[in-house]
Amino acid sequence: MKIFTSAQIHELDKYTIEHEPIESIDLMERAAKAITHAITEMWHNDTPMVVFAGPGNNGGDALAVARMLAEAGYSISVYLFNISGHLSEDCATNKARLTEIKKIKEFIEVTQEFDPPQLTSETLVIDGLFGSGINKPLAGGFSSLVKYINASPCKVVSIDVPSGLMTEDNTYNVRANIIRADVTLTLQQPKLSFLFAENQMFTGWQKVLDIRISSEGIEKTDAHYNIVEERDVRCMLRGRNSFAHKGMMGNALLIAGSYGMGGAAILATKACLRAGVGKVTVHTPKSNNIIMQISVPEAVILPDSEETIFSEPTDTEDYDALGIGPGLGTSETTAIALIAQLRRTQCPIVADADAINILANRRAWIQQLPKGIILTPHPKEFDRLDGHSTDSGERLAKACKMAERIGAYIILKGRYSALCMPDGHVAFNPTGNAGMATAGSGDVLTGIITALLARGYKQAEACIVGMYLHGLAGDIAAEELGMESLTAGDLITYLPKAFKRLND
Ligand SMILES: NC(=O)C1=CN([C@@H]2O[C@H](COP(=O)(O)OP(=O)(O)OC[C@H]3O[C@@H](n4cnc5c(N)ncnc54)[C@H](O)[C@@H]3O)[C@@H](O)[C@H]2O)[C@H](O)CC1
Ligand SMILES: [K+]
Repeated sequence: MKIFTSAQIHELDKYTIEHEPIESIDLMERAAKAITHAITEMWHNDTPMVVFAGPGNNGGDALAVARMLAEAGYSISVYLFNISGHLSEDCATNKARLTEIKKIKEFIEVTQEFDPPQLTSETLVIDGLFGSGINKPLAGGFSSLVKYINASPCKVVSIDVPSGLMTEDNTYNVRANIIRADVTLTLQQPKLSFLFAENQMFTGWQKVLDIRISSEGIEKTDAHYNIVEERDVRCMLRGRNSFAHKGMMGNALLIAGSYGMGGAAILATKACLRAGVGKVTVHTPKSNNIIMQISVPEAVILPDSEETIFSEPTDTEDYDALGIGPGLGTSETTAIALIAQLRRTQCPIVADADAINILANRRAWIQQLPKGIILTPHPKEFDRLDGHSTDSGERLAKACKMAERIGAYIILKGRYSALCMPDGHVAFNPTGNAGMATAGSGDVLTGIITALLARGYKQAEACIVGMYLHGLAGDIAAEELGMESLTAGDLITYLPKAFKRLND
């Protein structure tokens, strides 16, 4: 699913109005119907409702919703904020339509002084102050109103966007002046900022309402941001030839584990095997040899000459992909071996965990990374790599720049892991759940992506399919086991079911 910017959404509105064709006011009516329907499904008509409408089209939506709810028998009080004395055309039309009906409990147009209504725990506030047209943080009277609503015990449903939240970049926003909604009913597509962890407290539960924006317009418009859909992944999946032998299914090399971190190597190796690779070899310190042989008998072990750390690069000529980093440690010797390994490796690489931490300590090496390398940092690892970011939006922008600059594929791991590609595009992964916030989850992802690379998936495909499968395995595991007790090992156990669900 494409995620458009506010400017693109505005253009797509115009395209729809011109080509469907449909009048702008009727498109608003269509949106309002969808919003009203969603509200009536969630709240019974004995719920007192207070609608706060702004001067733009978000306010226009709110006024139309107020009319529809009043007609459906709800008790509705409406406050329209018209401080500057100017309403958008469709907002003004909806004001006129609303004031024509008698069923509204009260309608107050605020032009100067505002006496706020009492908001009890029974009240539902419908927030239609500002939507995708906001261009600066809320201030003055609007910020007081937002604080008043946030401090009250009422429930809040936001139309399209919690008022005050920017649809893309909130780095310089004032967080105290953003509505904290319980539910956000957003039009056509989630907004970029909804995918960032720190904004969940503003959006609450999110529901996307289809308002039938021109599909032709959507197709024609290039989006930098996409949410991966199951059908995309199904198209990318490669089957297994009935004459396949292990030599055809990819030969993967994992360099992982240091003394005391053998578990990371085991998890990555098992995940690699479960992701369908033909053969996997694990280069690991001597101390892990027996542990590995016993835990993963299917793998070939290539012991390092050192007892406890990775100290010497391996020839990669025979391998189709390299996964490096899980539990590797960050000693000086390992760091030198890592960079030597990365320089001499010809096959596709995924570098994770300590491989990233080593690069973070030696940032000059980042420029020398082989083109096409996949890096899979979680937010803290990325901050170590590229400096502290104030929020997820800033971090994403930096990751995109780095991906373009060094020609890498960077997966910023999180609820919606974001794959930043060298061409500037970003793919967000929708699968996964909070149960996966557990040690070893990342090692499993590295193993899966390494397997897919070895099997011949191109970098972007390996990342997209890998992220999706990893999250789906977590979702199926959570369906059966619940989230609380989920471990990284469960992700490996449920990987076959994830594959099966996608292949069925
Ligand atoms: N395709 C769709 O998604 C549709 C969305 N609809 C709704 O339209 C709004 C966007 O409407 P727009 O008029 O462009 O913007 P807003 O209502 O969000 O606000 C614009 C209004 O506010 C002023 N303004 C901006 N920032 C501030 C600020 N910090 N303080 C005070 N005032 C501010 C600005 O100057 C304008 O006057 C979208 O969210 C949906 O709700 C359509 O109804 C259907 C299609
Ligand atoms: K809003």
